[in-house]
Amino acid sequence: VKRTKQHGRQPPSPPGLPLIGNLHQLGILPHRSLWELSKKYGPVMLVKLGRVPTVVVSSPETARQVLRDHDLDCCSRPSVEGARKFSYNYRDIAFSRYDDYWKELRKLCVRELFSTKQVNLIQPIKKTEMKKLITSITESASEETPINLSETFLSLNVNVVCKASFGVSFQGTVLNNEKFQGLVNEAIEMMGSFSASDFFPYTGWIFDRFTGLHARRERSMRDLDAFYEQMIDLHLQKNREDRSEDDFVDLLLKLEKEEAVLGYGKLTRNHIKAILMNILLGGINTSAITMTWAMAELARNPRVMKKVQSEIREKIGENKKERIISLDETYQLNYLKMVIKETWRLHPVSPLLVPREVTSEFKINGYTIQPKTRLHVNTWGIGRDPQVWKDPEEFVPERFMDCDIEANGQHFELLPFGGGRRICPAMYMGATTVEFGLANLLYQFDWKLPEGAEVENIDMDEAFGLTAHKKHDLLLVPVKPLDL
Ligand code: HEM
Repeated sequence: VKRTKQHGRQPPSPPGLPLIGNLHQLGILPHRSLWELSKKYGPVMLVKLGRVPTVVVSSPETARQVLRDHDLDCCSRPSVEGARKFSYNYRDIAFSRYDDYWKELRKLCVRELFSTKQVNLIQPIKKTEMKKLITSITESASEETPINLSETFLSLNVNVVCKASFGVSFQGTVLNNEKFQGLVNEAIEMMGSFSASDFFPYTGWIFDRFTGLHARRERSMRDLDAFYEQMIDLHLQKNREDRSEDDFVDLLLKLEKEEAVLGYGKLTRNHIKAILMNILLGGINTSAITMTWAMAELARNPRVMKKVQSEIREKIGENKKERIISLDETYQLNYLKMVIKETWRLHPVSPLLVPREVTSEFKINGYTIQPKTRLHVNTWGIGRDPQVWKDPEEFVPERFMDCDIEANGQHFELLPFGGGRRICPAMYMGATTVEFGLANLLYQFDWKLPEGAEVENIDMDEAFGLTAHKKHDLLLVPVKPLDL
């Protein structure tokens, strides 16, 4: 262990190479490589990513020290090239530094968009979209054709988020569904991709141009920007007949017009677009990814699939043609909630959480953490640690039966929404979207594998970006049960 008078005791580090440090050890799925390294170097590990010192914590105890005990010392965000572009220069919530602007903006969004009251207000929209989806799946069921569930969940959430937050119907904008899905996936990959510019501040941009990353980012950003512009134009048009009440975009535009001050300055059009970017990318994909992983695990574990469906059908009762389970009814679905927690344990949407930046020195397990250090919590590793979980690779929702672990940031064994001041502000919105969506689709349909596919062969490959989604689309065949 290195010790210098000035810096105290530094966390253990795997040996690195000159200049690139440990960058070559990250691989294509950094959360997995870092988890392997932490088995050797411990739950507080210092890696050098190019020139950037990065601490990775990988146990519930060290995550508690970061997210609870020293939250205030490390709840800022680093400047990250991918995020800079997509956040209109860090003007959003997710990548903004820890400052008054972030505090005020987050408060505004929680009040106007993420609160329980607001979430309950959008239930009718969710119900309508779910009804449409069930009708379309019923058609596929009668023809026994497989459905691409990854796409289905994404477009369900796109429709809900666009209507609920932006007050517009997604159809009829510059983007069609197919293009949109590609765009969202691309943007998320770009935001998360470890970019050379981040690790080699003066020369990295050369690599990024060479690898094409720069051009991909520019393209993706241009398309999203056009989408926001169009949406804002729609809101600015007078005499719109399709809406009676102001929505969140109207509220932001009103604040812009009034030259409202948030933290350090006036709210501008770029601030608005950055906020919309968070809602769009944060709001749609996260829940869709969780739902896709849950269905993939259920398809792989027929025992659990059967049990969760029995619970839903017994508790909700008879299915009168296309009856939608409401959010109020999902509170009684305890086993479903365990299935979702188990999905988050094995497939956290953001396996390394969003990177934090240390602003004042503190200690974890006696090791000194310096200001400007980048910090990751490896929630993926924590979820698979045999010291925390029995048979960690097995999908067993019952493990949550007699334990009080909740996914609310208070229990450091399970952190799908992160924790501390930066915890996902839309936790309730995200969790209810997942519960509502899965409850209804499992109630209405049985799901079987496409012809020729075997349970043992369902692939569970991950693709890494800022989020870890299922790499290959999930295809399942819906079956309308006879007794429903
Ligand atoms: C199942 C659904 C969701 C999951 C699993 C999830 C997960 C997360 C995670 C892990 C973080 C980072 C926390 C940290 O750094 O400690 C986060 C932050 C964030 N999420 Fe979510 N999220 C979900 C739904 C949503 C939704 C629906 C929205 C918006 C409509 C949203 C907006 C945000 C924003 C704005 C942040 C940044 C917070 C900050 O830095 O202050 N999320 N989310």
